[in-house]
Amino acid sequence: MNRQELIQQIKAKQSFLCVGLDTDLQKIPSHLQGAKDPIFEFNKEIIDQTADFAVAYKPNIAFYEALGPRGWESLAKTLEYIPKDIFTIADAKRGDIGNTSGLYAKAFFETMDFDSITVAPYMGVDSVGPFLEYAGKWVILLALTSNEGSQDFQVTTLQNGKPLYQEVLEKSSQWGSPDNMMYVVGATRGEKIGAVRKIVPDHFFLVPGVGAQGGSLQEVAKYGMNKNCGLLVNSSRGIIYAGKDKDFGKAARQEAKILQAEMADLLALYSEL
Ligand SMILES: O=c1ccn([C@@H]2O[C@H](COP(=O)(O)O)[C@@H](O)[C@H]2O)c(=O)[nH]1
Repeated sequence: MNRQELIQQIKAKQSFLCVGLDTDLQKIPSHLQGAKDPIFEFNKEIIDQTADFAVAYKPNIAFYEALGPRGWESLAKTLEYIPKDIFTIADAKRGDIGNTSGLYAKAFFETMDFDSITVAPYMGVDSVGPFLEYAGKWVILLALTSNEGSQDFQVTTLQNGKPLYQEVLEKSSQWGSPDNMMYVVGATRGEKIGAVRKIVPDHFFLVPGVGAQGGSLQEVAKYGMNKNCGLLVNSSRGIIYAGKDKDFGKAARQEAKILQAEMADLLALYSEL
C-alpha cells in the first residue's frame, strides 16, 4: 500500500487506529481452545469486528513464531484474511548484516506479503537497506520506543550534543523517504513526540503504548499529528482482550469504536483530513 492510499484510508474511516494482533494462546477464550486453529479463529473474529474502525493490523511476530510451524501457519492465514485495503505491519524488529537482512525482507515481503516490517537501526545502513529495496513496501524503524529501557541508550547524549534517537532519525531519514519509511515512537514518550516531529515532519509514526501501557492518545495527536495525520496508533491488549468470553469480539469492537471516535475528533482538530 502506498502513502496516498494509506492517507485515503485514514480520511475515509476517520481513524488512524492500528489493531495489534498479539494473540496469546493462554488468553484465548475457552470456547475456541478446541478449534483446529484457535489463534486464527480468534484473529478472524477480531478482524471481523474491528475492520471498519482500523486502518492497520499489526501481528507481533513473537506470538506466532513461539508456537513453531503451526504459529507461522496461523500468521499466514491471518495475513491472508485481513482485507486488502488495510495496511499490514509485521512487528518483527529485524535487522542484521546485509545478506541476512535480505532474507528477512524476502520472508516478510515475498514469502508473506506484509506491507511493512519493524526494523532495528542499531546495525546501520547496510542492515536496513535490503528492506528498502522492495518497491511498495515500508520499513518502520525503531526510533524512540515505549518501554522503560528506551532510557538506557536512546536518549544518551552523543559527543555532537544530540541524543542518540535524534542521530538515528537524522541519518536514517536520508536512507529512505516518507514514502517508504516510518518510525516507531512510543505513546509513553509524550513530551518527546513533538521533538521527533520537528526532525521528521512528513514521516508517518507507528505509535504503540496507548491502552495497556498507559500512553495518552490526546498527547500523541497534539504533538505528533501533521496535516496528513502522520500517525498510526496501535493498541493490542486493550482491544483484543477487552472481553474474555464468547463476546470477546463485541468487546473488542466497542474498544476500537471508542478509539476511532476520539481519533475522528483529533483529526478534525490537528489535521487537514
Ligand atoms: O516501542 C515499542 C515498540 C513495539 N511495541 C509493541 O507494540 C505492541 C503494544 O502492545 P499493547 O498491548 O498495546 O501494549 C506490542 O506488540 C509491543 O511489542 C511496543 O509496545 N513498544
